[in-house]
Amino acid sequence: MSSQIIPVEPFDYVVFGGTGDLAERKLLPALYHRQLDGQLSNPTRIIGASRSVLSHEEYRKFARDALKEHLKQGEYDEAQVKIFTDRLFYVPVDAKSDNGWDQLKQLLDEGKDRVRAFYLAVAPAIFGDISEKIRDHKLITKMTRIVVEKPIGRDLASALELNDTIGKVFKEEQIFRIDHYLGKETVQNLMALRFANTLYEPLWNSSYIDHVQITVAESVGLESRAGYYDKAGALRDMVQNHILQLLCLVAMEVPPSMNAEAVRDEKLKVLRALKPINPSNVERLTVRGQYKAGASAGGAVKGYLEELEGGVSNTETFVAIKAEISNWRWAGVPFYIRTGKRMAGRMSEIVVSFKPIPHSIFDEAAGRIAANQLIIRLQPDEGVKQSLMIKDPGPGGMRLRNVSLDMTFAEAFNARSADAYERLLLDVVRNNQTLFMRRDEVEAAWKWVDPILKSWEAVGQPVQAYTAGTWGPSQAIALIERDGRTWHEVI
Ligand SMILES: NC(=O)C1=CN([C@@H]2O[C@H](COP(=O)(O)OP(=O)(O)OC[C@H]3O[C@@H](n4cnc5c(N)ncnc54)[C@H](OP(=O)(O)O)[C@@H]3O)[C@@H](O)[C@H]2O)C=CC1
Ligand SMILES: O=C1O[C@H](COP(=O)(O)O)[C@@H](O)[C@H](O)[C@H]1O
Repeated sequence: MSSQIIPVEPFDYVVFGGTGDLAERKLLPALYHRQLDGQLSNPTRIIGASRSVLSHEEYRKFARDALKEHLKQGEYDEAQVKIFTDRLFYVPVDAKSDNGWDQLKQLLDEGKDRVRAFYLAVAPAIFGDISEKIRDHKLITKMTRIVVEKPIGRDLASALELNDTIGKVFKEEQIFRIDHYLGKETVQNLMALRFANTLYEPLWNSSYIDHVQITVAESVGLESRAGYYDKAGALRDMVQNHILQLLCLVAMEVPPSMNAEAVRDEKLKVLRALKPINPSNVERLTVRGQYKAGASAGGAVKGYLEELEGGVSNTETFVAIKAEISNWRWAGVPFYIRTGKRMAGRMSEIVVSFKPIPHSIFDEAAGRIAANQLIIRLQPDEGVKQSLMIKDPGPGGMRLRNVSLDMTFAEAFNARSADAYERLLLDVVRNNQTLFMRRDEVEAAWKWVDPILKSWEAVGQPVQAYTAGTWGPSQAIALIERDGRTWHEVI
């Protein structure tokens, strides 16, 4: 066990939707990893809960299969898996009826003094039903928390309604709205870079920064989520939450501390300062795209409409936006954001491009002086790169070269990078809300996104076709090139 890994106090995690895809692929493997690192103390329990009728033993088998399938080679250890599955229990419950709730209460009553977390890994349509059942069956103790998955609404009105529904049962300090991007190692590192170094903060403003790019490119297509995705689209699925959270961490003022309220207050100010996009500027500031058949690393891939099996759809699988923040620090600094499915590769990064030097003392033979860039790579190969101009070594005179100070975490620390859920699941137990979204943040994000959706409708903005396996439609390239800049595109 590494010296920084401190065990958390014993807890009971009830995973509603314990048999679902999220539990299988993410939550169970994440909790297993926390056990491997020695962070789970006895008598911690994980309780799966959903309608399927399973015994504890059958659920343990479900978990073993999930771990076999989703852990990386060498991570599945029979002895550890046995300890882990001994912590697992299962209760069949139905959010829509009283079936199973008394049994759940009986089981939970064995651990009345432990931290109790309810994870809603179910469709948002039943968040309200489950919250009410939890209250009506008296499952709330002093140490109870609830974890809510995205999507939190599909527009401002539905987000307000959902927040009200959960808020009728739980206090804001008990509600953990998860955005798994905030649990990613490099995202947290962004705060370390900005606030634990003297170097960047004095330059972190419109006097020295030319523009910022945020790219979250995925190589996957719809997978098995057509029903959800076709109603959502890239703006709701990725921008309203993950990308705006990244933008907030880049743009926020220095909070007085890492305290959850202090950090979230600063993020909220950024969201409120985003310049509105409306029908008069939406076509200039945004691009919608939809992939057509093309190729990926694995070979030929279908287009979006073919994946929908012949459906007709105007849903965007790609979006690019030129966003601006109306405050002193960022006036005139564009934040170019883009995200899409079936792009040229899986690559997420934030590029902070500094302004060029104001005057060069070197003659033409020295070559072009590139502006400095700070590249924060979220995935794959998490790390940070700072580009700098140096002199080309050797006696050939003053020739300049653009090089990178490159810190790839896997190489620098020789350590496995923890999945975002590992950190966030235990932050709930530790009662630390810093990396979770507060109600007003979610609503402020919708207040900016909603008018974009409405403007698209008002002007009838079409989706531009792009070939699967590329960087998106040509209009997205034009969006940034019109301003004399280019997307950073290194995989
Ligand atoms: N999968 C992912 O990667 C991600 C998912 N999410 C969000 O997480 C949530 C769950 O997603 P996902 O796991 O993919 O969904 P799945 O459809 O795979 O799982 C849904 C789960 O809910 C249970 N369930 C459905 N109806 C009821 C009910 N009436 N009472 C009790 N349990 C019920 C199902 O079990 P049963 O049928 O046995 O009742 C199942 O365990 C969604 O809100 C999704 O948007 C967010 C980010 C990523
Ligand atoms: O929330 C979501 O995120 C995933 C991308 O997450 P990552 O950690 O793999 O980058 C995305 O595929 C999905 O559509 C979206 O709902």
